[in-house]
Amino acid sequence: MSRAALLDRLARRSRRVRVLGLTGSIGMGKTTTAAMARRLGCPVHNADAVVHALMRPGGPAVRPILAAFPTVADATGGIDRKALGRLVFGNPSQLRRLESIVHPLVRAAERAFLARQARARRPVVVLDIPLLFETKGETRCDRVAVVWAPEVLRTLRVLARPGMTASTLAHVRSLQTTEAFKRANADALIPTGLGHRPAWVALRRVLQHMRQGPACPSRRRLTRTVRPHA
Ligand SMILES: CC(C)(COP(=O)(O)OP(=O)(O)OC[C@H]1O[C@@H](n2cnc3c(N)ncnc32)[C@H](O)[C@@H]1O)[C@@H](O)C(=O)NCCC(=O)NCCS
Ligand SMILES: Nc1ncnc2c1ncn2[C@@H]1O[C@H](COP(=O)(O)OP(=O)(O)OP(=O)(O)O)[C@@H](O)[C@H]1O
Repeated sequence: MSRAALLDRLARRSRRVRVLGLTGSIGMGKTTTAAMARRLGCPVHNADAVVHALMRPGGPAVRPILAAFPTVADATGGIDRKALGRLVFGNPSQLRRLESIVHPLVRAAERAFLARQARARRPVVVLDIPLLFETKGETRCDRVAVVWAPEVLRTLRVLARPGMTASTLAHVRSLQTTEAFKRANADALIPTGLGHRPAWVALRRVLQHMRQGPACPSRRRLTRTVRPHA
């Protein structure tokens, strides 16, 4: 285990904040499920929202991104995300370059969030991270919930978005871990293809078990990949 991972785990253990990682591929229902977690009283840290804020005018990522990608300034002094996407999606080395700027800032925001929630003595919080497995973020979580819907439904959802094409979707999918990997490494699956109620029930169940603590009787049923509990 790396030093940073060890520090994360020790910090969580001492503060007793339990962390549910929420992830899933594009269009599977992370945002909708994260909104449910908030309604269930659970603070949510949204990594995507942090990335957006970092790139707004005056945001801490603007200057380093413009130094690396000088053509992606927008008219207001922020970052033109679509232009940046055109440069990095399809160009692995440029994408790595962007990630090396953005991901450390996202991690710093996440640490600040966890520290705030620990001070507020929150029992359970959610980290909504689209690329949780891709960035090995599961090591910072006590449990991981994966949102999932049948492929055909997900494709229909995503292709209904303005500007989205089948080839863009195929490319984004090729950058992300497979559904099989995500599902095999999930502690819980949140179905989003059956309407809101089943997703709500599954999420509430996970959060209830986490609030009950490490000795909760259903832990084995919940957990397919056994992880140490903080
Ligand atoms: C390149 C950017 C500006 C394009 O923004 P845009 O609004 O056009 O697209 P959006 O962010 O909605 O991404 C589209 C899809 O690509 C996926 N995606 C985004 N970044 C990555 C990545 N580094 N690796 C794999 N998939 C990615 C998203 O999860 C989403 O499903 C943006 O995706 C970005 O800043 N990416 C790098 C930061 C990052 O890794 N973010 C992921 C969450 S922390
Ligand atoms: N439980 C659910 N029941 C019915 N529809 C759902 C459910 N969850 C999500 N959806 C629908 O699926 C679509 C995609 O959901 P959402 O935006 O939450 O996905 P996402 O994983 O956050 O997408 P992205 O990866 O692009 O950010 C939306 O139209 C949403 O209304």
